[in-house]
Amino acid sequence: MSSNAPRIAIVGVAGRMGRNLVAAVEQDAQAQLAAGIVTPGSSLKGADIGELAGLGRLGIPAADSLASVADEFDVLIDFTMPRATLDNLAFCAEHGKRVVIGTTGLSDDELAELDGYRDRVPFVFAPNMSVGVNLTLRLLETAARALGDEGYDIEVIEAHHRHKVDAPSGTALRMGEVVAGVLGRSLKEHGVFERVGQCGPRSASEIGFATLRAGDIVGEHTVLFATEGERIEITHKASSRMTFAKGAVRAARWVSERPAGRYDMQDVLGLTEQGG
Ligand SMILES: NC(=O)C1=CN([C@@H]2O[C@H](COP(=O)(O)OP(=O)(O)OC[C@H]3O[C@@H](n4cnc5c(N)ncnc54)[C@H](OP(=O)(O)O)[C@@H]3O)[C@@H](O)[C@H]2O)C=CC1
Ligand SMILES: O=C(O)C1=N[C@H](C(=O)O)C[C@H](O)C1
Repeated sequence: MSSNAPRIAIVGVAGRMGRNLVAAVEQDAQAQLAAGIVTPGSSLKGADIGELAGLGRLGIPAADSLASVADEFDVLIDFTMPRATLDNLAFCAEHGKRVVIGTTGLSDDELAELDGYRDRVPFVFAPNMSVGVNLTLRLLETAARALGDEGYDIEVIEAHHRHKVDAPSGTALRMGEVVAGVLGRSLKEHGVFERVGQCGPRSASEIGFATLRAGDIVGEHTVLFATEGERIEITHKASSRMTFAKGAVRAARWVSERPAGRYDMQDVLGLTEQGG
């Protein structure tokens, strides 16, 4: 392991992403697994986080508060729930830590609260940490620029596992925002999140969202550009959560050397400098 490998703590370590994050940090020679945190009061407190992840014993017992491991880590990776994430960000701002946030489903108020930390703590916040989705966001900009004003209807379709609690997915919303941004539209005005009953024909400028929840689907997103005579579908399909986990560890290494600021996965991957 490299001597300057950041020490990483994972909150929500017993969750679907938490277990994959343990594996991803363990696989990365330039990152050091330092701590894992479960929900306060959880019966999993004290369980070995390697065993929780199915990797065998690592000798790191799960803590149930950030305060109890405050001296043990440099970067926190957080894929939990909005309120927990914001509380953890406040803790990290106070204690000079860096943070990678994958949590989705934040309300407008919660997003504003999160943004309030941009001058106080270095953090990466992205609804999807996979390289493929972040490249797809760039492809969507190109497609929207070419097609958006040419009579193509735009719809975003996403599918996830039965346990997912927020909808549409953070990735679907980001895809919609990217397309809307290129076209000078906003999701507040043009996003259509429900069609039921006599809802009338679609308007030319709306951006529709459709959500599927079923079985063990890891995460699938399609943006559809359709007009009379043809349609284009830009699709990303994740088949393993390790793609998100590896991206998050890459983001943790990257943010460990950055000044205070709110960063996106596009910054981590160097996709922002390529211009529009
Ligand atoms: N950005 C990205 O690339 C990706 C983002 N996500 C997002 O990550 C989030 C988590 O997804 P997923 O792993 O599937 O969900 P899970 O429900 O499997 O995991 C969430 C974990 O967070 C724990 N948790 C909740 N509150 C706290 C707290 N206060 N302190 C410590 N732990 C807490 C939960 O514990 P308990 O069960 O005890 O409540 C649970 O173990 C979602 O918002 C999802 O959309 C998911 C995949 C990729
Ligand atoms: O909850 C999930 O599982 C996922 N959530 C993220 C989202 O909401 O976009 C990313 C990924 O698609 C998996």
